[in-house]
Amino acid sequence: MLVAYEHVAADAVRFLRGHPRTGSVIISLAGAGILGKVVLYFWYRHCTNKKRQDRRDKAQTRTKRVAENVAEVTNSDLIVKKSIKELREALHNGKLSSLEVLKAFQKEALRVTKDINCVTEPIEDAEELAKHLDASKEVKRLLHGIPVSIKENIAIAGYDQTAGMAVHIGDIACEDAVLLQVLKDHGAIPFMRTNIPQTMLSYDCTNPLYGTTFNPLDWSRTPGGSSTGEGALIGGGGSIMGIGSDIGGSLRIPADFCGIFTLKPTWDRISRKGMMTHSRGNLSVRPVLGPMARDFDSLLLLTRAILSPNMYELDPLVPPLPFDIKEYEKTSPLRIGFYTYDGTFQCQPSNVRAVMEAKAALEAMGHEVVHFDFPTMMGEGFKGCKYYVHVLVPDRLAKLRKLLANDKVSSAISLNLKLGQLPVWLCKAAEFIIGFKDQMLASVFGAAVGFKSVEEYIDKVQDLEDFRQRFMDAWLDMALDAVICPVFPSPAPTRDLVGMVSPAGIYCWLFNAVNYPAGVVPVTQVTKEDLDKTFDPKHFQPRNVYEKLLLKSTKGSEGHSIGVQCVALPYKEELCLRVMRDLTQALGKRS
Ligand SMILES: CCCCCCCC/C=C\CCCCCCCC(=O)NCC(=O)O
Repeated sequence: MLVAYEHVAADAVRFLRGHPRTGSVIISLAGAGILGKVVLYFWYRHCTNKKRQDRRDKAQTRTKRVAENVAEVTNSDLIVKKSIKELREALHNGKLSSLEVLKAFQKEALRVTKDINCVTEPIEDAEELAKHLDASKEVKRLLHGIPVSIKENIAIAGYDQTAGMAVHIGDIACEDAVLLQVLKDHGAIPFMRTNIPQTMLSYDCTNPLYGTTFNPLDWSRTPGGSSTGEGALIGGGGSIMGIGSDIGGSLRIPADFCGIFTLKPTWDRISRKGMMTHSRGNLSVRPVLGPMARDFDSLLLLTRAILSPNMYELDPLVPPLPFDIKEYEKTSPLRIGFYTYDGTFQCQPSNVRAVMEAKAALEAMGHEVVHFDFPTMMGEGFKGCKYYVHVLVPDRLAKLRKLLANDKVSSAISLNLKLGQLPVWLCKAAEFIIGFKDQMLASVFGAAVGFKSVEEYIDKVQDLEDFRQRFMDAWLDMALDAVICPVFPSPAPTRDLVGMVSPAGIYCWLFNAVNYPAGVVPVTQVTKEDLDKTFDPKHFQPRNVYEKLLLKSTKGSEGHSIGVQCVALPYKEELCLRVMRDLTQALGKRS
């Protein structure tokens, strides 16, 4: 092979010597080509920077306008501190107008975002909507006059959805997402757009367009992702409720890390029309939109409004299953499974305690809570990671790399993008060799290999289908109504480490992989005793690189919020909410 190249090179040199003028033309063309590429590179960079700056300027103009408009508001803290029940009463009996409530929340949201950068921009027609509601004589609806914040990837007519990527700047939506139309039909006022990590495949939130979002409870810790701005704005008190999305924990992890409530629904229970995602063509694991809220009552109200018949009229692909209030209101005792270990990551003492406290609280409410020993997942924890991530990124993130070709790439996703560029043989070798010492890390390499044929891809999706069936069988064998379990194995990691520990999202991935509704209830806070145990090798010993990194980042997490997941069978969102209601009530956390 090398000999052949040597011949070609020698022939080329001989040719150039014999034809000096042709030679100089070829060399000039090659030089011009290289120069052209360099010029183009800098030109693209300049254009992309300008595009970003123009977009930021537009967002700032919108923010400035609203800030000026609410500068005179003086009673905002009185309004934003009202419970959802009090707020609705005041709006219904006319003690507060929709415009007053909107202005109070605009002011509060702008105050919160000044510190933690969770809002990308205000939504301009919010005031018009509020004035229209105040002037109308119509019967007050479920969300009459309630401001709702919206994740940046959800279509709003006249706005672009970028996921922090320059390539999408200026892709203006012509109409609102169906979910937004449903909320507006209920009298809600979408008022702020919230920040997301670049590409949305990350549990930290930073992008070159709108910058970094911080956790309102502790600025050094990640607020979670990818519905980061929602979690941070609601957790920081700047919004009562909002809409996010989830394909691998993006509703649940920010809810857990910011101390709020959420419900990830079954795939098609809520319309996805108008949701921007790079996983749209992937039918094996699908993203969903879902509600997030500062307390249980607000979450319930928002979910009831979403699951209403006008959603099926606007999007007939959604099965016509309106909110079943009778199912939700039932009080009969349930049989609930629990676990604190899924065979992959060990949970730290604070996260184990959260589940055990939730168990005790549910038992106090009369439910039977039994250990859910799901042999399929226990034996297959690491494969579970492969099933999920492997089919989530069948193209080894090639599409995203293309879309980011002329963009600045945020640190939180660059590691995964690079992983997808390693030669397949190297990933397979790494999986094999590292597997002797650290199965979790090995499984990440195993999931990053893509597929060499369509048959292989179909086989993997089939494996996932089989896994779903085994999981369902284990659940049904134990005659469970619901399950409670950890959201994450540790408190929110610090921002410097979160990009390296994304496989710890596996406690959430499971319910994307099997497609069960899963909610989050904040249960407790990290105590000094938890930390003493966590750093005492007699109680807790990290077993792999991820557990070591998580342990490192747990230092100083005292007081941080820890939630649990409440899970029900597919399409049983009402039952899931019932468990969340009883848990919240038992913990005394109802608004
Ligand atoms: C090609 C190589 C990639 C392999 C990377 C394997 C290890 C990294 C682990 C996890 C990556 C997946 C994280 C999933 C984040 C999902 C966040 C989410 O739910 N987003 C919502 C949305 O997209 O709407």
